[in-house]
Amino acid sequence: MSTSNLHSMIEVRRHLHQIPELGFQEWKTQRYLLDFIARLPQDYLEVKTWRTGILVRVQGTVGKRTLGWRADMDGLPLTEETSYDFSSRHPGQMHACGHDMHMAIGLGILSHFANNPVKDHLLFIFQPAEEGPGGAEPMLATDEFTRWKPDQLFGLHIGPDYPVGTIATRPGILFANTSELFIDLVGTSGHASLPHRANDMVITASQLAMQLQTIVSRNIDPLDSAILTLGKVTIGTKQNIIPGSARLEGTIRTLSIDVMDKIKERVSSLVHGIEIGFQCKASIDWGANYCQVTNNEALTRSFMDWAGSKGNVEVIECREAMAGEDFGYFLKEIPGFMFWLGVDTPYGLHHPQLEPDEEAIPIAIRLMIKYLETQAQ
Ligand SMILES: CC(=O)N[C@@H](CCC[C@H](N)C(=O)O)C(=O)O
Repeated sequence: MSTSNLHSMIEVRRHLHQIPELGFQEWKTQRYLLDFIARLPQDYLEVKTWRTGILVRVQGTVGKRTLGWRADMDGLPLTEETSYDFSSRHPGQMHACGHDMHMAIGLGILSHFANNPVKDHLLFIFQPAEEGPGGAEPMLATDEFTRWKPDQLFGLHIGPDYPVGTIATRPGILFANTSELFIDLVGTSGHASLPHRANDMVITASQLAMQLQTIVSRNIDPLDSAILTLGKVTIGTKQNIIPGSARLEGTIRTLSIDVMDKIKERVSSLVHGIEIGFQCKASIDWGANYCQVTNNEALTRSFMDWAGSKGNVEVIECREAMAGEDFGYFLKEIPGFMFWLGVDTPYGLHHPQLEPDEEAIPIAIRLMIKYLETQAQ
């Protein structure tokens, strides 16, 4: 791929950045990707859509195996605060997790192979709803995916903490198990001056929030990794009304299923205790659950060795991250790996000022073209 073609993928990323859409609503994004794919030489391409996702197969010249590449597509419900002149045109929605970069990189690799097929088939997966409710698991079960199921599968995630020109990964667990957490509390609303006639959910929700924070510190072995974060609490309408309902929303992260089960058991007990102690009704919804991302040991080790010597990038063996990724569902069934792509920005993922260094786009495209060419038999 020529240098100017590689850099044109930065423009593609900028376009995608302006049209972030939430999980399973990525219709404009899908349209843009399909139009881009339609402009490529079609001789070796087969394209299928599934909901807002897309599968593109590049037929191999021999086609004994299929190697896959996955990019996720959705944005986040977040108001952008970057300095970009190509910022989001969708109020309250932003590509703050780098999926715009992931798609541009996927299209760049695909463009090369649409012009230069290799022996193996290649499958490009554009997957919706990674941020929730999760597109990987249902996509895996589709007839379209089953027919083209890859023998090996790879993917990346932008890594704000790593310099451009580096990648970071590890054999084994890379990302955590996750469970969403939604707790609804129902008491009795009332006049601010008559607290004895109401059942105040501000006090109840505050107590519960504090109790939930004792689980990791007091019930989990300090040598295990676990997080329980409450990211949103919704209570009340006005300063002089005692609110009769509250909703707490959060996420649980662990590096083992046993620890996840233990935390859920403790959440259930504490919520039950709150019901009794505060004479309210409470319900728990565990939302979307993602399984951990486990990189195949042998493939990852050999990729790391190869990338360090022939891939023109510096390879860092990193620690596990407590982020979640539904790519884990693919890797449960298909050997492969995911890696962090260094994009060097002070603002982390899900931050409204996230501005990943776009020079990482051509680096990733070049790296993966070379790797897939080396692998394709
Ligand atoms: C890489 C990344 O930031 N992924 C998200 C995935 C969402 C997981 C799920 N919906 C949850 O919040 O539990 C993350 O937040 O880690």
